Amino acid sequence: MDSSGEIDPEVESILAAARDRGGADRRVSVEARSLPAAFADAEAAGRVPVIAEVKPTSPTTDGERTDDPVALAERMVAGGAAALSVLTEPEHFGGSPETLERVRAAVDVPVLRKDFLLYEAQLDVVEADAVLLIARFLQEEGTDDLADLIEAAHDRGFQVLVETHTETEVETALAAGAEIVGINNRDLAKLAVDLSTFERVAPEARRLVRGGQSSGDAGRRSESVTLIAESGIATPEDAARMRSAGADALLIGSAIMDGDVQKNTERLTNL
Ligand SMILES: O=C(O)c1ccccc1NCC(=O)[C@H](O)[C@H](O)COP(=O)(O)O
Repeated sequence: MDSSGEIDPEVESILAAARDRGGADRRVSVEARSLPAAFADAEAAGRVPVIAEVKPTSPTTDGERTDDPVALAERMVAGGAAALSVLTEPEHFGGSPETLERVRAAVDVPVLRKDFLLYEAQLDVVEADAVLLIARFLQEEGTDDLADLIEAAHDRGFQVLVETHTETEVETALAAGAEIVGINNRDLAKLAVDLSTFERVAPEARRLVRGGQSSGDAGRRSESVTLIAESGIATPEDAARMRSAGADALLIGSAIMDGDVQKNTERLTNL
C-alpha cells in the first residue's frame, strides 16, 4: 500500500479479510444503469445527486442496523437518492452480495457495489451497476493492477468508481482510465475525516483532466471526469460545501443510516 504512515489496525484487518475472500468461477456480464444519467436526472429535478449508502455497520460506527436492507434502500430512493451504494463486505460492515442482489432487484436506480476488491475474480461475485476500486489498496504487491481491474470491470459491463484520497492517487486513477473518481474525505490509514480533503484535491483533479486533453495525452485518460465527494457529509451545510467545491455527486452513508433514512435523504438531497 502506498502510505506514508501507520495503517489503522481495523484497515489492516479489512485488507487481510479481502485478501482471503475468494472470487467466483463464472464471469458476470452486466447491463448497467447509468450513474451519470441518474445524476443528470436528479439535477434536472432540482435535487442534489446523492448516492445513499446501505451500511449496516462499520469500524467507525457504534452498533449495527439490523432493519431489512431492502426496506432501507426503498426509503432512500423515496427520499430522492439518485443511486445507492450497498456494502458487500461481511466481516467489518455487515454487508453481503445477497443483500446487494436483493436491493438491486427492488429498485430502479443504479447500485454501486461497495467492497474492498483486490482481484479480478472478485468482480464476478455479484452483478451491480458499478463497482468501487480503491486506488490506495491497488498499489500493493500481490493485488491486481488498478488499470487492469478497471478494464476487466468495463469488459463485464460495470461502471467503475475509483476512490482516491490524494492528488497523486487522482493522477494514478486518471492515468489508469478512471472516468468516475471519488475523493474520500476519510483517510483510510487513520480513519480521520476532513472535508477539506475534497476541497483541496478536486481542483487538481479538474486541472489534470484539462491538462490531459490539451497535451493530447494518448494513454487511457478520459476526456472528462465525474467527481464524487465521499464520507463525512453529515449536514445540509456539509453537502452544500462539497457542491460548492465542485462535487458532481455525494456519497453519504452514516448520516443517512442514522435514524429515519427517508427523511435524512430528503434533507441532504434538497438544499
Ligand atoms: O466508514 C468506515 O468506518 C470505514 C472504515 C474503514 C474503511 C472504510 C470505511 N468506510 C468506507 C466508506 O467509503 C464510507 O462508507 C462511505 O464513503 C460513506 O461514508 P460516511 O458518509 O462517512 O458514512
